[in-house]
Amino acid sequence: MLANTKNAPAVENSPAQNKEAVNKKNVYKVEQLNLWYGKDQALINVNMDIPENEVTAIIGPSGCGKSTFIKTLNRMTEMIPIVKTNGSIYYRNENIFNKKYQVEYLRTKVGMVFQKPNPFPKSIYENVVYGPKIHGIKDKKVLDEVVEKSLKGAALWDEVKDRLKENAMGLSGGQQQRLCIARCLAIEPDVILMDEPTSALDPISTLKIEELVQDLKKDYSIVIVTHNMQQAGRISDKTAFFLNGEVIEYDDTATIFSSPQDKRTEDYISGRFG
Ligand SMILES: Nc1ncnc2c1ncn2[C@@H]1O[C@H](COP(=O)(O)OP(=O)(O)OP(=O)(O)O)[C@@H](O)[C@H]1O
Repeated sequence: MLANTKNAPAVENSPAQNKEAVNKKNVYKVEQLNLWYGKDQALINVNMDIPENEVTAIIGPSGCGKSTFIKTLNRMTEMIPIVKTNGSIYYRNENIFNKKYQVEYLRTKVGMVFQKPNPFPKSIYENVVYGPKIHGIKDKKVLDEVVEKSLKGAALWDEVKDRLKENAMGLSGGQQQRLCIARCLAIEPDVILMDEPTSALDPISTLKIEELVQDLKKDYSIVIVTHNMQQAGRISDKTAFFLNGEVIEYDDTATIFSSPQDKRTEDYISGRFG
């Protein structure tokens, strides 16, 4: 058992502890996934079921493969020419590595939010309608509704509803990140991947995003990479600890932080390395 170490988050109120023991569906099933950048193997035999309508946190030291892993979930890694993968990733029971699988479809179902807010240098309104417009929606009334719904979903509507035509670059960093979440919600995804979404933000903006993530899991399944173990403890239901490309331990967040099975997990979460 872990003592109260300085880096181990408090998990008394972890959602996993209050959750009813129900058999949740899995949105992803990852089986024996290996990935190489050229000759260097970055993911080694990863097996993981990712539950629906929960927050799954990916933690581990720098370079252990966290970003690489979540980028495989929407096949973003294949955009890098030297990448080779084997194994399977089933999204809603279909192997996304299957030759006939439509990656465009996957990207409409799986949205992604990056570490640094990356709004387009366009108006707030145009940022949100970007995806829907690409998918052929032209009706102004429909687009207006998408904008309101998405910005409300990202807890940004009240702050920007009177300045939708203003350039998004004028928003604060935290607002820009919520705008990127709104842009992601506008395509009505099923899953949201978040790669360290708060690491560039101040504590108050971080708290807002954390609250938002908790709220969003009612409607979406969320996978979040975080360096911040307190954050993983506060907002996730499940946590996977990666080390050198391998999943060392994957369990309910409360278990990972209170009684990890593997000494390496315990050492990491108690701040002994990483
Ligand atoms: N485009 C790339 N080309 C070659 N190697 C890469 C590339 N991207 C990542 N890697 C390597 O793959 C390994 C895993 O990197 P990855 O970015 O997935 O780790 P991470 O856990 O997300 O790290 P961090 O916490 O620092 O963001 C590292 O050794 C990294 O150098």
